[in-house]
Amino acid sequence: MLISQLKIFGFRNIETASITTDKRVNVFYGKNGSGKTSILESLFFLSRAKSFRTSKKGELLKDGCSLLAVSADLEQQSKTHKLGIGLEGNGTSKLKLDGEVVTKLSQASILFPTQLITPESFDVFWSSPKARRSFFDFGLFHVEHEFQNDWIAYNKTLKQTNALLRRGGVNQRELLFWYRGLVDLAQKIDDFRELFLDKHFSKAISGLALELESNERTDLLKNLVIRYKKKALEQEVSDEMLLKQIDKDIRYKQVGFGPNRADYLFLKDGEDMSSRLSRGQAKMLFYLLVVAMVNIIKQTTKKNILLLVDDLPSEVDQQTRQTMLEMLLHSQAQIFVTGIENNIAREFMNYTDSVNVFHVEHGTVRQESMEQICP
Ligand SMILES: Nc1ncnc2c1ncn2[C@@H]1O[C@H](COP(=O)(O)OP(=O)(O)OP(=O)(O)O)[C@@H](O)[C@H]1O
Repeated sequence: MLISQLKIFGFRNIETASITTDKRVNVFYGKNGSGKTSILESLFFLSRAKSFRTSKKGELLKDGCSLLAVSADLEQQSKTHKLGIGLEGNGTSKLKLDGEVVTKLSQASILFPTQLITPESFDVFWSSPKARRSFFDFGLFHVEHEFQNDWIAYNKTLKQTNALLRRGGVNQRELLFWYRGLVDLAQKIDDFRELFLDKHFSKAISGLALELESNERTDLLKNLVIRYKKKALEQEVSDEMLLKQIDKDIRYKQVGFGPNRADYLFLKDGEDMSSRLSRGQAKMLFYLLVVAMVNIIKQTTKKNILLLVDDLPSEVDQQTRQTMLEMLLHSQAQIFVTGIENNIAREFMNYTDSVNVFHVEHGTVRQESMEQICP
């Protein structure tokens, strides 16, 4: 689905905004602190019912407001759907689709998958494995429907098992029951993740490497192998082995294996390339991985993806920035991008006329015409 209208009320420093969006590129420019990221954050909140900046939803409410609302018109095959999310001061969120309350907040993300690139995203190669797992799980969530159910079940079982281990004094037989379920679900998650790399991601990056004009930036993809490094027990696990693991986990008061401890390695010619990447190369490589991910989701689900790009990197060389822009457009996603200056709009206009430009000032969003941008 494509967003054609966006309305924001009481979100961060935005009192009210109502904008008509373009199906390809939407540029929000303005000074630091003007409210650009808040616009992307409001879209992310509509899609995922959470923020990418805070776990405290209350911080999203504009100072002095007890309610916020974000709504959008979503276009799909000449039909318009209205999706909206509200948040009250007591922390309750309510999602509505065409006027009907949707009980599962994750439903919005299924309607319009949202991929995010922020200045922090590039740390994915060096930060904790959690960031790498989240990146790939996002694809799995959209591509393999069963994954979500197994993921929820696994986390529920893990939480209960960890609670038992922390409480202590639990009978080993009782723990054995929980561990059997846990091992089973952990294996399913690991299988899904390995399959996703094998069936989708590896193909997408080698396909992208062939499609793109070869240069030192896009060559980052050449011979790149992404490996899933699981932290699993053996395939055929006996009760005896489980009891040994339980013994160990009782001492550490937590489950010591499973997909929440797994990692992904980025290998080039058999070597881990993360430690060799410059900041600029990491940014470029991340853009390439995002495009591969967007392509996979689009091809397998036929859905349009919303790409939120906070602060298109300025501290990269001209060639790299140009390749990044081309990458974003190559993804065929609907793009929402922020920057300080309006030259970013002109850069996109070199490639497409399908660009809407908005000036953001003290929380006020105003659309600008082509003539204002390119007099
Ligand atoms: N709950 C809130 N109520 C009112 N204002 C807020 C709230 N939370 C944050 N702000 C303010 O909103 C403003 C906009 O922040 P935002 O991060 O969206 O700006 P930005 O344009 O992306 O800035 P930068 O270019 O520096 O990243 C900031 O001045 C911030 O202090």
